[in-house]
Amino acid sequence: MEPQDKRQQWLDEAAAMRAGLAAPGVADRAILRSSSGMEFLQGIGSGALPPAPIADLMGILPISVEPGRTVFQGTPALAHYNPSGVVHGGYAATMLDTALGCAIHTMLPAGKGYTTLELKVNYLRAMTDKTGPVRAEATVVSVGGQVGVAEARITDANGKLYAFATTTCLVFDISAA
Ligand SMILES: CC(C)(COP(=O)(O)OP(=O)(O)OC[C@H]1O[C@@H](n2cnc3c(N)ncnc32)[C@H](O)[C@@H]1OP(=O)(O)O)[C@@H](O)C(=O)NCCC(=O)NCCSC(=O)Cc1ccccc1
Repeated sequence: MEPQDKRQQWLDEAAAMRAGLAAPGVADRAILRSSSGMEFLQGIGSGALPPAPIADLMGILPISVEPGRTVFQGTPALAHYNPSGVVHGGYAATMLDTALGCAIHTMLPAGKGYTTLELKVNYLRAMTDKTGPVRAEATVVSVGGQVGVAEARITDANGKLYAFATTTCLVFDISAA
């Protein structure tokens, strides 16, 4: 497939996903607690549960969620720039933290939650408003009873690598209150 065709395919897939999402919000804690990670994330993808407000703010969409692997997409824009004239490092960090955390969530049963303890990002190439759509693809390395580790890459439709990251997440029981 030609690079411009793949870029259009990515944009079309994101538009189709966006059309099926609910309004941004935060699901009830009881739903979070009673759902496995896969059930919860599939609920967001199907429009049954709200996508996170931060994803809406940054223009980041879930593209694919499967056990141990997630893909999120965004299109860097002028709104994401730092004063130096390229996309702020927080944009990639947010995409990576999202994809990595959700990848770990896919491996968790109902009643278990997670939170990021550590995020290491290597910024390998600057993003601009000419970059076009980029995807953060995360895969789980290990999830135990207390700790989850995952790695992720951000690439564009040409396969160009922009950032590489690893995370360590804490896994814990979600309390009822
Ligand atoms: C340039 C370098 C740091 C080093 O690259 P190298 O190890 O030498 O590797 P390589 O030679 O393979 O080149 C790779 C690509 O880089 C390009 N390139 C090379 N030299 C230059 C140059 N002098 N200037 C411009 N571009 C240069 C080169 O053409 C190639 O691109 P291409 O293949 O043609 O498409 C690269 O890793 C990078 O840009 N990382 C992203 C950093 C980033 O975006 N951080 C986040 C934003 S910071 C933030 O927000 C914090 C903040 C907050 C608030 C306020 C202010 C700030």
